[in-house]
Order: sequence, then structure tokens, then C-alpha cells
Amino acid sequence: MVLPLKDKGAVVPFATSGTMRRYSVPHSWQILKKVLGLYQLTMDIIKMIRVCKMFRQGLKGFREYQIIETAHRKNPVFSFWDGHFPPKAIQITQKKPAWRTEHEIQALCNLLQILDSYRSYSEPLQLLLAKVMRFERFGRRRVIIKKGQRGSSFYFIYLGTVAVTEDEDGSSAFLDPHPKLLRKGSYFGEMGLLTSVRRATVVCMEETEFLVVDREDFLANKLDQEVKKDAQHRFEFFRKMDLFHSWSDEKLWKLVMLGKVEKFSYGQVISKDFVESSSIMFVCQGSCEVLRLINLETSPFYHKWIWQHLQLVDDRPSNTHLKDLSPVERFKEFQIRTYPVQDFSLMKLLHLQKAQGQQGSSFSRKIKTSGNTLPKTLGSKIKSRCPHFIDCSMINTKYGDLPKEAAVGAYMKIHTVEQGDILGLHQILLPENQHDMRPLILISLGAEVIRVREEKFCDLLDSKTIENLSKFKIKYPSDEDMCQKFLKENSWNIFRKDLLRLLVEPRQCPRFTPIQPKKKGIYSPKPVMLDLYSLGKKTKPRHPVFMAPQKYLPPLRIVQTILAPRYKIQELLPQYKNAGVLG
Ligand SMILES: Nc1ncnc2c1ncn2[C@@H]1O[C@@H]2COP(=O)(O)O[C@H]2[C@H]1O
Repeated sequence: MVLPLKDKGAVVPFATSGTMRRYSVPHSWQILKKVLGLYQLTMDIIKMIRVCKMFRQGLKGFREYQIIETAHRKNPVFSFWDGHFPPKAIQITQKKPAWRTEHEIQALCNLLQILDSYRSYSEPLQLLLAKVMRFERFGRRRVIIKKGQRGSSFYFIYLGTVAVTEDEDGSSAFLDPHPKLLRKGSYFGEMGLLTSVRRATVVCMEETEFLVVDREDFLANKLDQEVKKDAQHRFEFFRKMDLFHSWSDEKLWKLVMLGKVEKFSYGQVISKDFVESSSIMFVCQGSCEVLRLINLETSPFYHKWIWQHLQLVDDRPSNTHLKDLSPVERFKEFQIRTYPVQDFSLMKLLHLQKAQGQQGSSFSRKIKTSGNTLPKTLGSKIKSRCPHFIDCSMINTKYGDLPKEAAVGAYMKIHTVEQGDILGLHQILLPENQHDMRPLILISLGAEVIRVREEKFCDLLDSKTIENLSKFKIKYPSDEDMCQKFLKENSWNIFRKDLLRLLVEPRQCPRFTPIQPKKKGIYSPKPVMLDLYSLGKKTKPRHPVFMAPQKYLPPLRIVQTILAPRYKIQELLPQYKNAGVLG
């Protein structure tokens, strides 16, 4: 709303009558702080970060749609999109090149922007290819290229997956647990057109759609130059690596021919079990995360941790407990727990001892929560909670009983590999019986990688390279170490939230809640939380519940966080009731 000039002051609350002061810097800061509200600002930033994160993760599925959508807006020829090559586009590719109109060629060109390899070509080349390419669709197990035969076509994969094999009929792809796969957006068949003999067999792993360019068009449109450019790019990438300093160009070209650049979008799984895949991965661009799926139940530290926290569960309903404890109180609790005062340390020690003592014994179906667990040294001032029992089912594990619901797994990040890093070399020199075979999952953070089969790479190794490789020894942390780190991070996250709520003044006005349609329960973040308050309480199952893949772990619920009960300051050290810099 635009106000008349003389009324402008009215839109600025807290304005003083002095015009000079109204526009001074400290005053505008006050306006920012009070009117806009630092709280509002922080919450907006947090919301934006979350939205961006969700968007980036969701982008994987929608990336293609977005590209298609822009193409549509530019040239709305194809009226629907379900992932397959649209029927109208098929009709165009069925026409002879000379009969395709300019408009149709442009429309095809727009549609093919979703293919990484095609998109990387110059626009004139894209148009030339759109003029000549034809469409083909083949079913699972269909052999597209046979090793040793003469090559006559070049293929872009529009939809589906093919495997590259060394045998003639491609059957090994269906037996190999980690076949060499090429997916949507990749191309193949270029080598046979450059050298006239097919170097490998290519077989469809599922129904696959291709756009095919014949040899004459491939050469006439100088596609061979593009293919050579790609290979040169890989060569230069390897040339810069310290590991290959001693390699001759000839030898390096052999490595270049062993793999192609594969692009993965943000959040896409590159390998479900990198260790078992027996491949070496070179990160050309972007980065990826190495994750482990860990069964927390196998950690003695987790056992201790759970039992220590379960003793603090009180009998109030889970959400009221959280609401009752204000951020200020929770922060004070934290402060007290970290004070090195004698009585507190002693209390903590006693508490830990007690928890450890209890851990050895087998628990019944009822867990006794804290009542008389508080140390007597703290005197009569301390109000201890009434003990009560949580009724829940237990499972028997190596380290004793554990509430069934607390038997969960979590994906944990081991490290991030960046551009120029190599994965899969860390145990290449170790004898097989000393290999750490724990599965590692590789997730792309928007990465471009070159994958090479380990045995093919080993064929190229010489003594100098082997000497260099001995520097690549990395020892991945034990599962137990990772469990401890996970629980520490969990506590840190709780603390961070407390601190934020404490530092940022809550808004005076009521929270804005948009009118929400009735929840259908399709998505809830709850399934990825283990809430120790709700153990033994009947809660509605929510979906999706993420379960560990059976191949690696028994069916376990996957969690991201654990909500744990915490000490109350009044119960522990009433003399510090008013402690706290911000209290
Ligand atoms: N290691 C590899 N990685 C990716 N693609 C390959 C690999 N080896 C062969 N190919 C492809 O498989 C095709 C088989 O036929 P061509 O030799 O014509 O061209 C070959 C390449 O396009």
C-alpha cells in the first residue's frame, strides 16, 4: 500500500518525533530487530534452507520433467510425457530426413535436451542429428551390439538400461551382480564406427528406447570428432593425476578406453555396494558421499546409551514433556551438565555406574525408570521423580536385552570424495583375506565419474604405480566408532535446537498456520525418528517407514535421529536454578 508522504511516518512503529533520529542507523537496526523480527528472519532462513534441500533432493525425479517443460513452452508439440519417447516424436523419426519440417526438427531437438550426451553438443550439431536419427525400442535380453562384429550404428539411450559385456550373447550381464551399465542419456557404439569392429557386446537389461544414428550420418555430421573430444577430455583428466605421472601416453589411452564419464544428479545412488562392485571410481567433477548402513543394535555403546536414557523417561505423555520443558530450561540443563563442579561430576558418575550395573542384568518386559537413581550427595533439596514402569517388548542381543523398537539402523556418512579423488584403491594392494568387505554406499552430490573395472585397472599397474598406490591406504572407521559419533551428533543437534530457541526470542504474535487439507498420512518425518518417550505407548504406524535392505541387515527401521529424555535442572542441582548467561 502506498501512503501519502505526510503519513509515511505512521507505517514505522516505535518512531520518535525527531525526524533525524527516525532515519539514523541504530534506529533502523531497532526497526529491523523489533518490527521485522530477528526471529522471523531466522525462521525464514531456516525454512528456505529446508525448502532448498528438499528441492535439491526432489530434483532428481523432476529434472527431466523441468527440461521437458521448458521445451514444451518453447515448442508445445508433444502433449504428454510419461518417460517414454512420445508417439508424436516417433512419427517424426519415422519420416525420411528430407520430409521432416524445420518445426519438427526443432521440437525433436528440444525433447532430446534431457539426454546429457546430446545436450553437450553444439546447437547446429543437435539440429543435424535431430534431422537424421531414428527411433528403436527393444525388450529385455535383446542384444543390440555383438562383440567382434562390424559396426554400423551409434546409439543414444532415451529410456532404460543396457549392459556392456565381454561375452557374445550378453548373458553374463544377468549373472554378474555388478554389470557395467549404461543408462538414459548415455551413448554407445562409437568405437565400432571409429575402428569398424565392435569391442564389446551391448544387451538390454529392460525394455529400452534408443535414438539411432547410422554410420554415414555419424561420419557426415562429424560425430566422430565429438567422440574423440570426449576421449581427449578423459585423457587430460587422467594426465593431471599424480598417480599417472609416470605413465606413457599410450598406456594412459588404454585407461581412457576403459570407461566413460557418467553423470549423476544430486542425491542419486551411484552404487549400492561399492566394495562388492570391484570397481575403481575417478571423480571428474562435483563430489559424492560415502555412506555406511549401520545396525545400531550391534554397538555396546548404543546399548549403554539407550539404557541410560530410558531411566529418565517420565510418565507424562511424550509431547507434553517436550512442551513443558522450555528452551531456557533445557539450555540451563545443558550448562549444568557441563559444569565441572564436584557434586555434579559425582552425580553423573554415580548415575553412569548405576546404568552400567543395570545393563548387565536381563530386563523383563518392564523397564523401571528413574526414581531413586539420583545421588544422595545432592541432599534432600532434590525432588526425584516417582519411579514407574514402561511396558514394552524386548529383543535379546549380544549385549543384553534391548526394547524392540530401539533396534534400529542408520545411514552414516563416512566421508565426502571430491573432484580428482579416486575411490576403490584403498585396499587394492592388500591380500583378499584382509579386505574390509563392509558395504559402502555411494551417493552423488551432483557428480561426474569414470568407472573402471578393478581387474582391468590392475592389468595396467606397473611397479612405480604400485609404489604410489601404497600411499592410498585409508582405514575406514569401525562401526562402533561411527555409532558413537552418530549419538554424539544426535546430542549436538538437540543442543543446537535448544540454543537456537533460547537465543532467538519467540514471536509474540501467534504462529501462522496455513489451512491444511486433511492429512492423508502419506508423509511424516516421524518414521525416521526413534522417540524413546513413546516406547511402550501405542502409536499409530506412519508411512513411509524406511527399512534396511534385507541383503545387508535384518529388517530394521532406519532412523535419522533419536529423541531422548533429558535431566531436569531442578531435579539435579536446584542451587543452579538461576545459572545461565541468558537466564
Ligand atoms: N568400459 C566401457 N565403458 C562404457 N562403455 C563401453 C565400455 N567398453 C565398451 N563400451 C561401449 O560398448 C560398445 C560396444 O560397441 P563399440 O565397440 O562400437 O562401442 C562400445 C562402447 O560404446
